[in-house]
Amino acid sequence: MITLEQTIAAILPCDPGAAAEARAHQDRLTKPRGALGALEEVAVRLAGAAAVSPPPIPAPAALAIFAADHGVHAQGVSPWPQEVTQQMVGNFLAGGAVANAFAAQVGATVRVVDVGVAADLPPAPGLTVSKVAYGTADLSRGPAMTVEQAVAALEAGIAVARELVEQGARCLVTGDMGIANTTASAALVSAFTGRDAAEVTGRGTGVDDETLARKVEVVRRALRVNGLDGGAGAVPALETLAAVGGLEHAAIAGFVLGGASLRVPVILDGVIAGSAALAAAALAPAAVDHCVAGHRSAEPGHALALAHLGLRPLVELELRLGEGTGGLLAHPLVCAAARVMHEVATFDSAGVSEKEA
Ligand SMILES: Cc1cc2ncn([C@H]3O[C@H](COP(=O)(O)O)[C@@H](O)[C@H]3O)c2cc1C
Ligand SMILES: O=C(O)c1cccnc1
Repeated sequence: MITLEQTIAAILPCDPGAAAEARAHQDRLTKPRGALGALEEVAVRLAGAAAVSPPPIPAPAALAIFAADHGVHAQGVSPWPQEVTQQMVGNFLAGGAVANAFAAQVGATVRVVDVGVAADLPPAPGLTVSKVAYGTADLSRGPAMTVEQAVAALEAGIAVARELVEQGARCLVTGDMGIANTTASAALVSAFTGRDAAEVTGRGTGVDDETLARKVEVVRRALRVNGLDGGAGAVPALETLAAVGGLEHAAIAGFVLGGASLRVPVILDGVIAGSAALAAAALAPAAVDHCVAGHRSAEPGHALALAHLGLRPLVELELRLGEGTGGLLAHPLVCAAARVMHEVATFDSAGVSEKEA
């Protein structure tokens, strides 16, 4: 097995030469300079990350949905019963969730990974069981995980990334399922960015005002109880992740690191992925060079996480579902950005006149 430490050591930052070559090539293509807007930056980013221009077309894509439960559910932060996590795992495996429909639309495979569901799941094709615990402890009363559990979940995510790439995936898409995980996400965003609980906490599955107020207090208490209210970066990344993250957050962070170590682009989904990516970036800053922000979800903490990471979301549809849905929708855009670099003619090759002044 490849360890967390080995994975981090293998992550290389963007290759500036390949990025510069990609940028210069963009400017020779038969279109006005900058006409493809944010997609031009995606192409340059892919080239830098892959250390080659033009960059490989990042297809096919593989979605991994990391599922886990949360002790903080006991604080009444989600209107949904905890069993929905395991029931939705069944739904993903039966092909009945939104993530399945979107994956089919973009030609992505779907892998479901149990890293911490609070029940034993029957074996099924498409399900990987890497259970670290039957859910986390309540993050508002102490650490959600031990550091050992966080490392085990990170390494489960790394292993899934490596396996999917070995099976032919050339793009990884993050997915999550875990009732109450927007609370853990908000706590991670607050801890890693130093933003106040009220700024980063959102309505998740759609909680009412009273529950939202309770959720903000739970996040604030979680930071205080775990000694994370001393400003961003005061506590090491692994301890921070263990204290207020979920098992799926740790696994997604590992999945990001695993993809980055193999120079395979990772499309991030919503706030769960964004908060997990903050942990990955704190462990290995160069990992961000291999990430694309698929979309911006309606959760307020998501935009703040992406700003902290310096990532621009491709799709903004006010999605607030998770599962990997927003990441999947961005996959054709990321492929289109790369395809332009292979297939579009240059002014020279097509005999098109260039701008006069
Ligand atoms: C039926 C259903 C399907 C979902 N698919 C993703 N989520 C999303 O909602 C949950 C987080 O929201 P909160 O923190 O408010 O509990 C996560 O499971 C996330 O994946 C779902 C939620 C439900 C209810
Ligand atoms: O941002 C997300 O991905 C999200 C938002 C609400 C609920 N579940 C996920």
